[in-house]
Amino acid sequence: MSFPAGPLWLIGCGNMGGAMLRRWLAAGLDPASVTVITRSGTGAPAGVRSLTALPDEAAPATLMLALKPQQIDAAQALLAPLQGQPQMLLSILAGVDHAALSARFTADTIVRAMPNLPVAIGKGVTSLYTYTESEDAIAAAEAFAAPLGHYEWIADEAHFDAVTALAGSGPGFVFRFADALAQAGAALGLPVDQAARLAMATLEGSAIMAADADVSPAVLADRVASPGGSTREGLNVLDRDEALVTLLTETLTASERRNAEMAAAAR
Ligand SMILES: NC(=O)C1=CN([C@@H]2O[C@H](COP(=O)(O)OP(=O)(O)OC[C@H]3O[C@@H](n4cnc5c(N)ncnc54)[C@H](O)[C@@H]3O)[C@@H](O)[C@H]2O)C=CC1
Ligand SMILES: O=C(O)[C@@H]1CCC=N1
Repeated sequence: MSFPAGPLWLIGCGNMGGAMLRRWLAAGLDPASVTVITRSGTGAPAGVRSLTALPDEAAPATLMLALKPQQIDAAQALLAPLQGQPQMLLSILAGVDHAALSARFTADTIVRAMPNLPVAIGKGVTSLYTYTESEDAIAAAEAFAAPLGHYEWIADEAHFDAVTALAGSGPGFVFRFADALAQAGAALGLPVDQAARLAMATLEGSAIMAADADVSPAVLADRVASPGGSTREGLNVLDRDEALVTLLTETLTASERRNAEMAAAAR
């Protein structure tokens, strides 16, 4: 799948926008077709035009908003003098909904995308949402999503904040789990660096195995737990009163709530 023709401008290019852009460049996107506009003028990969103000040029084919939801007013002011409108406005702003984007920006098609940080290695998850039924616009959005890893269209925008909590923020929670597993090993007396190495390698192998398995992670967990053995004793701690499920439900609920707050602030 090739990238849509025409220029791509990014407004903001920090942790997430930068990870996406670097992956696109690695997948063959022509750096000469890309312009990054940031307040600081930093963060753009080599070979990409980097500006601190809007160029005196016609609107690009694709305009991506990659700054923070709290910076949406600044983005709107920056883009006010835009000449014409982009074919696609791609927004990765957490929370900010399609209606708020349409009220502030004009484009042939607006697409919300919620990526996560592993897009940097082509193993990300990108959730997509749009009002459009144009097959060309959908194909254009998918052409940008495909090199990033797994992508899915979300049918109901009401689910987007939950999707953002699960998959957008998810790597943060998984990284925290990896750290906690290592800390727990160190608490049992293992050298700190060894515990960190073993935890990371265990997570990597388990994630790859679970992703490729034809049974659920719950079944795999039971396969690790030999009857009467030590894994079951550990799982009993995680399962008691659904402790882990309760903790993660609270975690996602807090993130989802914050996405809704950021959405409200952007309206
Ligand atoms: N970090 C992550 O894992 C994920 C982030 N997102 C979304 O990505 C967006 C960016 O987040 P991060 O990359 O983490 O933030 P960041 O702070 O790393 O990057 C923000 C970027 O916006 C630029 N910027 C700030 N004010 C500006 C202005 N007035 N005009 C132009 N550029 C400006 C900064 O220079 C920087 O390049 C957010 O909307 C967030 O919701 C979505 C999914 C995952
Ligand atoms: O923390 C945030 O607000 C963004 C949304 C998903 C991941 N990072």
